[in-house]
Amino acid sequence: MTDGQRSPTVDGQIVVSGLTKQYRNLRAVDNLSFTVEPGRVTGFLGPNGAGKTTTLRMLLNLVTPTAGTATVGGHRYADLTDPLRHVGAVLEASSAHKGRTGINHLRVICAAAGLPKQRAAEALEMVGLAPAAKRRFKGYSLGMKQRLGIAAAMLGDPRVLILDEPANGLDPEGIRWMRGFLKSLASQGRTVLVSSHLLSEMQLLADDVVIIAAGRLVRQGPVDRVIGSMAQGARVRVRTPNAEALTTALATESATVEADPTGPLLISGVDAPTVGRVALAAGVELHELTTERPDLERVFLELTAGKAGIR
Ligand SMILES: Nc1ncnc2c1ncn2[C@@H]1O[C@H](COP(=O)(O)OP(=O)(O)OP(=O)(O)O)[C@@H](O)[C@H]1O
Repeated sequence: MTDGQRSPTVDGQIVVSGLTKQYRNLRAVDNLSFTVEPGRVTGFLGPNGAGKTTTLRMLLNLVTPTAGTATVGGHRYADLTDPLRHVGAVLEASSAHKGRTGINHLRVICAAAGLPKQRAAEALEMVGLAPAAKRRFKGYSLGMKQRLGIAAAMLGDPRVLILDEPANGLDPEGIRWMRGFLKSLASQGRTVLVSSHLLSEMQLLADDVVIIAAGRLVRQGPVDRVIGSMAQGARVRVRTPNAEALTTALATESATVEADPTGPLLISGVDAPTVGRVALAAGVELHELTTERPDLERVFLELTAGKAGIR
């Protein structure tokens, strides 16, 4: 852009700006702004009811925003002339005519969207469903239906892929496959935006995260930076039959001791060697002494605490 008025648009970049959706009594999405970059997997996270699906549906022009905009490569989805060639979406486990085979399901979509028929077989191959191409949809497992949904999204060879809870119903092997598949799409320069509740999986999969709660942005950025931004760093996890004596002994080290309801003590402000030394000096028996680094799950729970998703 040379007019100096509009910011430049990056091909495949998703820009959500001031996006708002008001239902009768509920602001499902509230002045939400974030960007999603090409060449990266971005995890879209939030508690139940945070507004993730509503946001994705507004991006795909399935829900009309009350205010704000959502664009892909600078264009609203509704303005894309050939949307399937730009944006692939998997919003829920694929539904298809029960008696139709996987390959025929995809051929029907190709025909409707003006895409070459051979894309159906290519997309099935891409998601590892080629052996089940001629089986009827009603015999597909949930994992196979998820893969078929992804195959459908890939028919137009889109630059941008948007997935809502794609790992739902997948077994561990399926989840691992999905991780490799989405990472390889991002490494080809595509934009991958994926919502999920599986935080440990997101830590393995995502380069960036966008965390929302009660319709609002809580944090966005590279996963490492979001985790590193937490005030509280590593904690020491201790199991001991003498919790009281250890807590008293640690008070002189200005450590903070919390009792985890599941049993161990969680100690912050000191490192594990210090806890070991203090315990030894106080004659306290230890059954476990571990350094616990912050992970995405802990950061997510701290950032969204008190912002209950169910509204
Ligand atoms: N059509 C609708 N009419 C009224 N309220 C709605 C409608 N669609 C969604 N909501 C409400 O908007 C809020 C956000 O829902 P949304 O499905 O976007 O959340 P989510 O983050 O995807 O949740 P989950 O993780 O549980 O799928 C919820 O409280 C939901 O009940």
